[in-house]
Amino acid sequence: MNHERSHALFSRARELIPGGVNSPVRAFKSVGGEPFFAQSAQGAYIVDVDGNRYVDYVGSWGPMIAGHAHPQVLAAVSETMVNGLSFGVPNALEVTMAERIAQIVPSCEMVRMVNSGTEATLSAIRVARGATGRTRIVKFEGCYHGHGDSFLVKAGSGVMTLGLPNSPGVPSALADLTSTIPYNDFDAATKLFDEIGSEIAGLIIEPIVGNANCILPRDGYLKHLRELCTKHGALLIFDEVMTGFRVALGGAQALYGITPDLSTFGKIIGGGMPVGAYGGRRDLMEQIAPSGPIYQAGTLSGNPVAMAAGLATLDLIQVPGFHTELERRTHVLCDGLEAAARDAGIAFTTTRAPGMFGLYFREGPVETFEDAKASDTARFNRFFHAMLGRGVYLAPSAFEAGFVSSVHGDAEIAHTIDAARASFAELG
Ligand SMILES: Cc1ncc(COP(=O)(O)O)c(C=O)c1O
Ligand SMILES: N[C@H](C=O)CCC(=O)O
Repeated sequence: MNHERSHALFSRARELIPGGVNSPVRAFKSVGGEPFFAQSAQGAYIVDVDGNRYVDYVGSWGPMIAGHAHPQVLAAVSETMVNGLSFGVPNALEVTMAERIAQIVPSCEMVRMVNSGTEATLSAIRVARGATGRTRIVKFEGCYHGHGDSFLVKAGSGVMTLGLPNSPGVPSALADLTSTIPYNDFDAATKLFDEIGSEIAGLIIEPIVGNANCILPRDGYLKHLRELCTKHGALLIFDEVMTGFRVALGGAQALYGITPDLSTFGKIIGGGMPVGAYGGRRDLMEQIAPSGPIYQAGTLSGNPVAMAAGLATLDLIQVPGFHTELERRTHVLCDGLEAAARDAGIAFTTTRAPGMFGLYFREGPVETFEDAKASDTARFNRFFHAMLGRGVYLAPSAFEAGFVSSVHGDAEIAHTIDAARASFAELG
């Protein structure tokens, strides 16, 4: 494959943009080599500036659940943008969005729109602290909640990929207020709450971890956390920026039947436009300014074009059977990859939730962050490039989940499995 134009752009980018990218995981640092620069994307495919076409399992890191450049989403954006790009006063679409989120996710009795997942999680823990009068936050090793100071403690995603689990620039006085425990460890959670439960404002979790590859909760684990939070008066915050509207229409909380106090969203509800949201119990959300004293604001929040793209995407995924079909496709893909690896004698396993998956170069099961870290990442990196060379774009890190969309059809999945068969054979 020729990557001349991407290479030239990357050289220019590195002169002025740190690392040549505007978000670290895009830099291909852990897999090696250089990123390709996008020219366009349509359906399940992304095309680079050199004309190479890839089946895309990154999907802009989650928003493109109905495929790239879906005509209905583009039409909604076009119709909306001609009326103006931003108003700085309320608009009807943000009300419709709040109504839609509240209808789909019943735990969200009220909703506030923001501009990114990071803003949503930052705001949610501010509410947790403000409402409880407590300062401590609990998070899980390998979970990523955006780049807010309180979250860059033993975090996943690019932080983990680049080996920077605790970022310089985060004051220790603040980082010390974040306690981390291992995901899926019942006893560690109980012990921590027994020790400092009365100081904990909120526990934030990716209910399915998508930023340490893809790790599913053990039976009863989320219920256990719900009970601990209730017992100790701490708020349970589900970070559904990735899982929301994906693993089920109502997100992981619907899939597992757990009611969090607060939830955070992003990605899908912007349909590819910058967006975030947080919502939850009315008595908590009423404490946000101007209803209450907890301050949070945003010049572009509730942006009409982003709302239009998000609502059009929600229209597409609210079709009955959408998530069942997404789940079926995810299984076909993962079963096919596992079979190809088995035939090649490669130690390999997958984890899956509807519309998302993890790939591991090790035997299963994978249930903890330690299990995920035990994957042979050097092998993953070689596999990544072998697949890219065959026109399949996987997440450029062994610690990121992959995403399946509704337009990853039989042809794309068959091509991916064929590519994997050839790539596994090359790994030896
Ligand atoms: C679970 C989760 N929370 C929060 C974030 C932060 O979202 P954003 O990148 O939009 O700030 C992300 C992704 O980056 C995420 O996957
Ligand atoms: N894992 C991150 C979000 O889900 C990847 C997006 C980014 O940080 O650029």
